[in-house]
Amino acid sequence: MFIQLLVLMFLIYFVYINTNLNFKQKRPPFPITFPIIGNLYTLLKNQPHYVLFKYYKSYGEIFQLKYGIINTVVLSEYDILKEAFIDNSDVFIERFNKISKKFKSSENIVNSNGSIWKKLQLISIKELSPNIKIKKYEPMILDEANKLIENLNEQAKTTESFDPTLNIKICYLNIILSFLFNFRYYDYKNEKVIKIVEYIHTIFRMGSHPIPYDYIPILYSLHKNKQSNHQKIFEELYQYVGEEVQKRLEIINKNNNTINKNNNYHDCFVDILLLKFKTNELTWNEVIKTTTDIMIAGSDTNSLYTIHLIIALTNREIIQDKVYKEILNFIENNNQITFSNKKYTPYYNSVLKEVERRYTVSPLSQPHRTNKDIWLKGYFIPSGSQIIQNVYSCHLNEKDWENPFEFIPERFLNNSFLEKRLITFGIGPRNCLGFQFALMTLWIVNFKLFESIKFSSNNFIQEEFREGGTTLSPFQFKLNSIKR
Ligand code: HEM
Repeated sequence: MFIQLLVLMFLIYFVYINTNLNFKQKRPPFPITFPIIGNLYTLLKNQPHYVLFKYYKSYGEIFQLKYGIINTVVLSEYDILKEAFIDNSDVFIERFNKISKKFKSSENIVNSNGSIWKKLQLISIKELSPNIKIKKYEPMILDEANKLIENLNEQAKTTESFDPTLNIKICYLNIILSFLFNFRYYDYKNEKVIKIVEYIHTIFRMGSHPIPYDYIPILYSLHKNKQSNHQKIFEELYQYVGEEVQKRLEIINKNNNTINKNNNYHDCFVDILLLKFKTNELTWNEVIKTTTDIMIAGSDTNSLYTIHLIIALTNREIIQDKVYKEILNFIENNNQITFSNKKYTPYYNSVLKEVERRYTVSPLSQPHRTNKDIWLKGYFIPSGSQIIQNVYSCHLNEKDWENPFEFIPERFLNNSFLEKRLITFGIGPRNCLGFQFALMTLWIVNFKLFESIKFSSNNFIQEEFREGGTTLSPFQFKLNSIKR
């Protein structure tokens, strides 16, 4: 009798969650949903961005899912994303955190909300945003690009075809380390730097694949005593960053007399955080976790962008040659390699934009959550819903892009309307803090790369199927390179 009652209750609940009975609160369209697990059964079958692309094709720009018990709304086209994240940014600005991420959510920039996030964001944005401030890093970036080219040429000497991934990842990690601590690893074979690259790679791989206990509290309570691999890696990185921050603190203390009254003196980003720590504006944990966030967020993303660019142009020799000719022309006209001269490389710029679109490095961005009930396009979204920016579908839908799966850089030539529809770095006031730094770095490093090396391969390198996660990472591949 008890079991029959349970089955009946289950059936009633199943029907209830799969019908849209409350017309006053019309829900966005949704697929069949099961009690407790919600739609996790389909999300676990394939990489989430593919699953959400399929749902987008069936349900359109807005649909609703349940990640376990978490109400989730997926937005998949530019106009609706703009309506949410720009026109109603105060409701959509907060970060959604899975249960297992709570261990770091109150002291770091990526996961915090409210006044802590505002404080960390304001400090960071002042250093990462204005072009005039980040311009001073250009000589270091150029130097690191040359170092990468040296290492790739070395690699090419030892074997006929090779995978450039590790060298590229070290190059971009070095650029971020230089920004953060004013130091780099000149030896690309250094074990410590290789270990950090591996840790960061793992963090991004574990990123967006839904794990049931993250969305079903009862499963988490069974699991919570086990420290997750994710958490262990973060602890290692906090320790590494902590040691480097400590070294900077000693330098600052030694140079105390050179810090002027306005606390303006600094050599690198961490110095600024430490000066705020000394005046009690930041806690030690906020310093360490924010530094770690920027190290993680700013290195793997940039590397993957370059790796996708290299693969795309290795597969398309004609486009690679066209980019090279434009670069040669730029050099012959005695232009200085500085981001402010990008107006002289329109074709190369459009290739970079097409890489952003076609190979979307971060396919589902980072989830947000609503902090109030809201109506969007006639649908009701309750407060506390997880909101997913479906960047992958936004960049590959047929409404905005002709032949979206083709690589056509020309679509961006003199087309600022289309450029605005790229949301590679998220959208709205909580978008990527480092996007200007990223665009400058990518323009310089890739300029030097294609000026100095010609990439080729006997086979078409696989482009579409990539290792999933918060970022998409090409599987191991090999190419040939010739010094120009
Ligand atoms: C190709 C390179 C990059 C891509 C594709 C990328 C993408 C993103 C995306 C999609 C977000 C989430 C935005 C949102 O929640 O709406 C984000 C956040 C963030 N990114 Fe980037 N990013 C890149 C490079 C960088 C760099 C170079 C830095 C630092 C120097 C950086 C620092 C951050 C930080 C700190 C956040 C968290 C912002 C917050 O929660 O307030 N990123 N990035």
